[in-house]
Amino acid sequence: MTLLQVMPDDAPEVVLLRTRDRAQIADVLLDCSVRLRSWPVRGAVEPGTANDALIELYRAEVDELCAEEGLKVTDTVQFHPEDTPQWRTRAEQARLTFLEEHRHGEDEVRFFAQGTGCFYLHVQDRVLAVVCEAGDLLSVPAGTRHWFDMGPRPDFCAIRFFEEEDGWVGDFTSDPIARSVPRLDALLAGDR
Ligand SMILES: CSCCC(=O)/C(O)=C/O
Ligand SMILES: [Fe+2]
Ligand code: NI
Repeated sequence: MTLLQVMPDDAPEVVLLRTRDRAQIADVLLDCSVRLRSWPVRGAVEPGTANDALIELYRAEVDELCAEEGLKVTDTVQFHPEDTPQWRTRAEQARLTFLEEHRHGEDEVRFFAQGTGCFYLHVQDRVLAVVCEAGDLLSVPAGTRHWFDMGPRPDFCAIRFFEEEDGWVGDFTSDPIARSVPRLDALLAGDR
């Protein structure tokens, strides 16, 4: 289930809010101009599924969203865990790519078709950690400071939407904040 945990940016060990109530999560995010919507999930994405085939599964929703919001480019990010050293190295490198605070010149729009990943949104003096699950469509406004953790064993398939070919390029803030905020595995361990 989707999870939201809110922390002060200067004391991330303090939990201001932790909820799995979807309506509450959507409301809190909307106060920050972040939209959380749901799409129906169209079954398991098997390892080896081509990127085009994944997008095709959600063709109706993808086309509608692109037409409504002026999004022109789509791609996918897929991680299906494997127990090989090569896979673990690739996963570690991919995880590091998104683990530093950055912002984009356009909205960050991501749909989770499968698995789990956490977006950390740094809005004013708080960090909102949004653990996304299959069916979640998250839209983060351009300019929002954020980072993403796919966890130590990445297992997710996401569709990404862009206005421009280079919409994914990040402007890194060089704020080390991401290093002091609980990562995805620690956030989920809070359930135990
Ligand atoms: C969930 S897709 C991978 C993360 C990503 O695309 C991004 O831009 C993180 O900031
Ligand atoms: Fe991003
Ligand atoms: Ni980003």
